[in-house]
Amino acid sequence: MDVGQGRSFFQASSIVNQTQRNLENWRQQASALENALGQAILGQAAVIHQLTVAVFARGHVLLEGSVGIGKTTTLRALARLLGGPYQRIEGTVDLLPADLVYHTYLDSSGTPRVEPGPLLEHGEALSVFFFNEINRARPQVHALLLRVMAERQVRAFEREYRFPHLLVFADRNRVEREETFDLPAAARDRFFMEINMKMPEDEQSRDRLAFEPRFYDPDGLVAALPEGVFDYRELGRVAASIQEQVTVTPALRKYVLDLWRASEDPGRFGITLPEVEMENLILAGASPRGIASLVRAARVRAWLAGRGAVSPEDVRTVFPTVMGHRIFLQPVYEAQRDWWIPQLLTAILDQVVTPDLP
Ligand SMILES: Nc1ncnc2c1ncn2[C@@H]1O[C@H](COP(=O)(O)OP(=O)(O)OP(=O)(O)O)[C@@H](O)[C@H]1O
Repeated sequence: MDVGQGRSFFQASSIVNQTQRNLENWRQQASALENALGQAILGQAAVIHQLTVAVFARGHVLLEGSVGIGKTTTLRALARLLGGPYQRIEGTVDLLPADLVYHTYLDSSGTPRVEPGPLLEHGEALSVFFFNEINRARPQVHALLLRVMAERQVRAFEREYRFPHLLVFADRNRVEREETFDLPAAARDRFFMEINMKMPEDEQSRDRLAFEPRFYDPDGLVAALPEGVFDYRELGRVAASIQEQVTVTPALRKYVLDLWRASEDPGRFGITLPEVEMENLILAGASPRGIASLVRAARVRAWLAGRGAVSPEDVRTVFPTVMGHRIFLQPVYEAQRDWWIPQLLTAILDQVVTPDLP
């Protein structure tokens, strides 16, 4: 036996073991983060789980929900649990791209001053950036945000600023339509997930939200959470490890590829919707980025559950939040996408044959 080769084998396998130990330690910290978030934000277990998946896939999120439902508090709590800086900006019709980067003012002696804006204020440490009511801002502002999301950097003051830990969350106001600029399809595809925050349903959460003073004071609620339960500076490393280590069986690969085809041509899988000519429904199915996001999310979900391989349930659970904003309908249907898309997603999951667990 070649002794040199034997040594390198043992070295390689000890590296694998170390990676797996790291992944298990990280998983325990991720569970602690998810649990702590659930203690502060009531009645939103499914939303919190999806958010946790997005965080550990390092995906940016479109967060939808009506006013006062706890979006800001959830994101501030998340930033605290990650131990990184948080910033929020409001979308308005007169917001300019430069407003994200710097602001100018006259100081007490009347001298003009330039200060870093919300994107730059915390430098490279920026961790959670919440863009509230993104569809109130103009397309030029969307364009800057999308570039920052994709490249995690911005050029300002004649140098590049990098944001290696950045997670962007954007809220779309769906209630008011006046003076809004809808995100174009290409922009929506840049978001890893679209998560819809609904009213808490269970009576106990509603009772606590109405009567417990702790929930009237978001500052106190967030400050009471432990800081840095999961170190935000580790997210890049853990996200890459999860994608490398969590496996996908051949049957599951075929399932994902079938789901992809079904998003483009549902009729091929015998999918029908009442009173819809299926061949005239879809304008564009999932993109390669979309389907890769589905697999990334499914791997993270498997990891969070302590499994080394993706199950069909992982894929099915993340399918609506990863795919819902990425399938584009013909104009006649697109106007009512909130009605058609959930039905289409359910029909795809019902009709495409799900593989058995190995
Ligand atoms: N599910 C929840 N769990 C805990 N607190 C909640 C929840 N929903 C709302 N709250 C409380 O309601 C208040 C408003 O929440 P928050 O400001 O986060 O809402 P929002 O969705 O960001 O509102 P807006 O869209 O108007 O900015 C806070 O005091 C927050 O603690």
